[in-house]
Amino acid sequence: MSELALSFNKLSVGYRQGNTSKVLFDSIDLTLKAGELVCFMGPNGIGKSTLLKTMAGLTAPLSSSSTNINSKKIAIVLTDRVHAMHMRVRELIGYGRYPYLNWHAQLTTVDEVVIEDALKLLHLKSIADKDINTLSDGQLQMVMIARAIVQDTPIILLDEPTAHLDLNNRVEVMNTLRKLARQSNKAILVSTHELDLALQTADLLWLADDQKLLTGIPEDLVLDGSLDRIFQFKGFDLKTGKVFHESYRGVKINLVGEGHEYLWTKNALERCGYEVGENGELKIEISNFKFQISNGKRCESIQELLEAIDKHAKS
Ligand SMILES: Nc1ncnc2c1ncn2[C@@H]1O[C@H](COP(=O)(O)OP(=O)(O)OP(=O)(O)O)[C@@H](O)[C@H]1O
Repeated sequence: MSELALSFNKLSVGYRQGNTSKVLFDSIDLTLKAGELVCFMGPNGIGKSTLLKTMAGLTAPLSSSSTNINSKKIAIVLTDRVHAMHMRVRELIGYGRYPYLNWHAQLTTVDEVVIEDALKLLHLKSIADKDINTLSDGQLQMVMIARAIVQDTPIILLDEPTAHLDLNNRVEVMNTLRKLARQSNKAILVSTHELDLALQTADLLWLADDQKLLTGIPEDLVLDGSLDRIFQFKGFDLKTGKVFHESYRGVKINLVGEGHEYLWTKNALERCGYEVGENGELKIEISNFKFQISNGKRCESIQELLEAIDKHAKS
């Protein structure tokens, strides 16, 4: 059983506006456990950032009956862009060591090693001496994550850390956070809109659901319909993880093959409006990336295959 890193009881989150309150989460109980990566999902404007800030002690809760919060144990990475004059990447990351500095406020060898490790972990060594004002949004995002890592707190909260990153870096960041949670026994909470990444990396999902919080492991929340209900997916089939395609061509294709070739050919056919299934009027046999159509035509690529079927469908 993982140890509890953070807990709140009957926590209400939102903003006070004069005599009234805008309630985003109403009397929720929540816990974060050491060693777990939790992805926090919910539609825009539901209150994810506000809950993260409340957990970190940056925003006051509307009310809370109990908590074991200690903001010194929490590192938080927000989405706001940092502006600072003439600061290098290594220096900005070094600020994460601030709580550990000696009374001269100088970095020790231990601090330097921790900073070096974070630079390596997030592949930032090549830009370590760059001015942070010259970084791309994605690079800065990675630097801010590194700064949170060097704080070496048992809890890390990150607000949309993959927002500006390319596909490789998105996967890299989520995998790194997952490893960090496991290997360093940290509790890591990530708010994200990236369903595919969350489904594949999170130990637990938190779903914002009408001022409440629904939690569960990703697979259960897919199969019990919670994700569909909350996000009201249009044009996306969560159970297969694919975009819905309308088979508008009125042609059914019997596709025979296996492995990646089969999957990507099926993808192309469905994307282009063909139905793929048994008893199709046209048969396509795939072998070694060659495509034999039952009308006698042989194709060398999927593009060529699509053109040939298009011609057939129109004839
Ligand atoms: N300082 C504030 N005072 C009053 N209302 C605010 C304040 N900051 C944010 N809000 C409102 O609170 C709601 C929740 O905002 P929040 O940024 O927490 O949502 P979110 O789920 O993180 O959204 P997104 O996914 O778009 O980032 C929004 O309606 C927002 O306009």
